[in-house]
Amino acid sequence: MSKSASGSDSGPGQDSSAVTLDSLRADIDSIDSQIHALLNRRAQCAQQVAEVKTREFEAAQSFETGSDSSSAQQLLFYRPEREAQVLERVKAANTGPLSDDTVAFIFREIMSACLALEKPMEVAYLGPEGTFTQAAALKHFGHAVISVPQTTVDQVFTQVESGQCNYGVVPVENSTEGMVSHTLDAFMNSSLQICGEVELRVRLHLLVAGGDSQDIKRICAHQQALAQSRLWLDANFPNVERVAVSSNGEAARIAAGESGTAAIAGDLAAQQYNLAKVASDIEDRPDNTTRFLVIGKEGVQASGRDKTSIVVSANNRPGALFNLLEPFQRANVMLTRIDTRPSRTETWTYVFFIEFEGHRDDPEIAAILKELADRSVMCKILGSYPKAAL
Ligand SMILES: O=C(O)C(=O)C[C@]1(C(=O)O)C=C[C@@H](O)C=C1
Repeated sequence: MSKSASGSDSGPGQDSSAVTLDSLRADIDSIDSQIHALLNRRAQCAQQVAEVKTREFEAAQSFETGSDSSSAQQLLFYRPEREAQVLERVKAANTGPLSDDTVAFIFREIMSACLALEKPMEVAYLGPEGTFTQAAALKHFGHAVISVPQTTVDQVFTQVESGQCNYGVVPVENSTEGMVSHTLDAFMNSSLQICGEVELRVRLHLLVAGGDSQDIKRICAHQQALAQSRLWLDANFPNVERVAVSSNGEAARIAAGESGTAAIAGDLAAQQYNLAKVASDIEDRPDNTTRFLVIGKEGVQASGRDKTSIVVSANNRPGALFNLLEPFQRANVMLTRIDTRPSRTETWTYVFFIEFEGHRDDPEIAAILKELADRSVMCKILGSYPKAAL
């Protein structure tokens, strides 16, 4: 058997009755030194990557003399397609005992720290602090990002459009409650692109600042959280007043300042406002998941495991929807969602939000998109982006 990292014979994989706590800790110290040195080597590589990107960007700019600067390309440090590939690669290469998800989370944070050395990213999210949208932003970008709360979905869009923030994160769909229609509507009037998606298992808890469950006189939560835990509330607090507020984070903030008021919110809000859990995981459906979209100004290159979202409207004729979907069926492209919204331009006309597997630059997807443009009244590509890797 080979020697352990410290050079002693008492490393991982040895007969545990023969090793001592001291020798194992010596191994861990030695391994930590190696990890530490490698992390800093990786960080130096990322700094060099930033220099190369800047050099290449400046060379391209000087080549395009006379181009309109407002339409010019941005210098992009954040590369979602590369991050998705790194996360997929470490998961595929993982041999344990750490789980695939655990190694992916660790590498998520490593890349987050490396990206912050290249350029600190500011990410707008639907606040206040402690919302699931903030949790989604941190899950996607890691904790080295600067997360900036906004009061509405529209404000998240505006912050990114104006360049105040580099990216934004907005909720788009919940497995229990369906689409977040406001977010879909915001896309209709925006030139922003979808750069990524985040899925978050939403665990809801009943939280209080102090006291016990007997003292609870009212329960505050976002209306979606109230709906997602309705059966549990009916069974456990049937006579307690339920108050819908603007977000779970806001509910937690109120509960932190009022005795007798409880909040329904997640772990991040509980930590942020120092609340105690009266009951954990009170959501009625154990698979309660919310999907969020990452929005930015620039498109994302293909990662090899991508999705595309479009919004399309057809003539109000029999077979119009079939006509739009037929090219997907012919090319055997998997649809992952289809949703209908009123068009808002004419009564009883509709637009369809369609999501499917593949990237707009893939030849077969490009051919479908061209066909859709010919068959529809309007076809807007909201973005091609890597499938959620975490
Ligand atoms: O490969 C790059 O383009 C990098 O900037 C390096 C790196 C990384 O740490 O791996 C960091 C940020 C990018 O979003 C993608 C990857």
